[in-house]
Amino acid sequence: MKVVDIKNLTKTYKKNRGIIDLTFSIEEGEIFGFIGPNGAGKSTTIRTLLNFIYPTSGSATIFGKDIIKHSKEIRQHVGYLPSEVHYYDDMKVIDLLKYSAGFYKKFNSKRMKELAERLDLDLHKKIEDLSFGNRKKVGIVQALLHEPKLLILDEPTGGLDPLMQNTFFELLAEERKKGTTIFFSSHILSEVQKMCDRVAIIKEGKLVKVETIENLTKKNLRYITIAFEQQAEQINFELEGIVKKEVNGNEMTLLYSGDIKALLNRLNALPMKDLLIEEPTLEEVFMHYYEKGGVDNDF
Ligand SMILES: Nc1ncnc2c1ncn2[C@@H]1O[C@H](COP(=O)(O)OP(=O)(O)OP(=O)(O)O)[C@@H](O)[C@H]1O
Repeated sequence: MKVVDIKNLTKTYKKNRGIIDLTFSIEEGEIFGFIGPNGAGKSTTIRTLLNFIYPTSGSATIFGKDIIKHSKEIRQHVGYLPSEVHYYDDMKVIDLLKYSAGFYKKFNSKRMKELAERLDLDLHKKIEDLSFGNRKKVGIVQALLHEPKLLILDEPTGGLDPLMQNTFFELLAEERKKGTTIFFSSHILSEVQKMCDRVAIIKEGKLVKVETIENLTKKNLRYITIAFEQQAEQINFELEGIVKKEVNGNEMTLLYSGDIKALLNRLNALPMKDLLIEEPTLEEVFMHYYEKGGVDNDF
């Protein structure tokens, strides 16, 4: 079942493009990454899905229901963590959480306490006395408290120290086990690579590609380092499938999507000293999409 289904969604802000003609869907139980640099349109997409802003054209459903017509109903089952959390500063954490839980049919005091303990969050402090990271934790508890069927997380790890990020990822893994669907927006590739099943790449408001993490990382693309016996720039090395080539001293590095045998055959005839073939990081794959504009590349 498609938990989120977005069709030709466009949102323009007067002169600014926000998002242009986005189409993709998220299956039940998936952790789905949404990745792109600042200003790519991630928050605009999320804010449209949550009916905070209206689309200029196109449509979307969550749990099969129209995001505009049924937004109230949808929100009952969605947990949302905004990229920046703004709260009533004068309130205590516990009162704020109880107050916001009032919007949902479920309130579970035991769960609130457990989550706060896991995240090392003091429920009795005033919001105004909390650091940015601790406010983020309030947002996390708030998003998870009513055990939503869909979690929408906009740049969730900002402000959390590495230890807390781990705890947060553990919490997400537990949610996934329960069958919760998670939509995870980020500009940090490694965390998307670690957590997500599939990822949508967005650039300048447009969808570049939806791909499984597995394919994105592995699909034939290799990171190759060759050490030569002489300056690498003196070596004329062209081959179909070389996506990117850099030389530095005796070393040449390639991003290669062609046939490995063909590469080895060519290298055999060259004054090669050493060879290293590695899987590219998502970062390299991603950069490649971006540099080339992406869509038509064969991987
Ligand atoms: N309220 C607004 N009024 C005008 N333009 C806006 C508004 N909000 C966003 N934009 C524009 O829409 C585009 C997408 O912005 P958006 O905030 O969705 O990107 P993002 O991928 O979430 O980036 P970030 O990580 O920086 O939040 C940008 O060009 C931005 O300038």
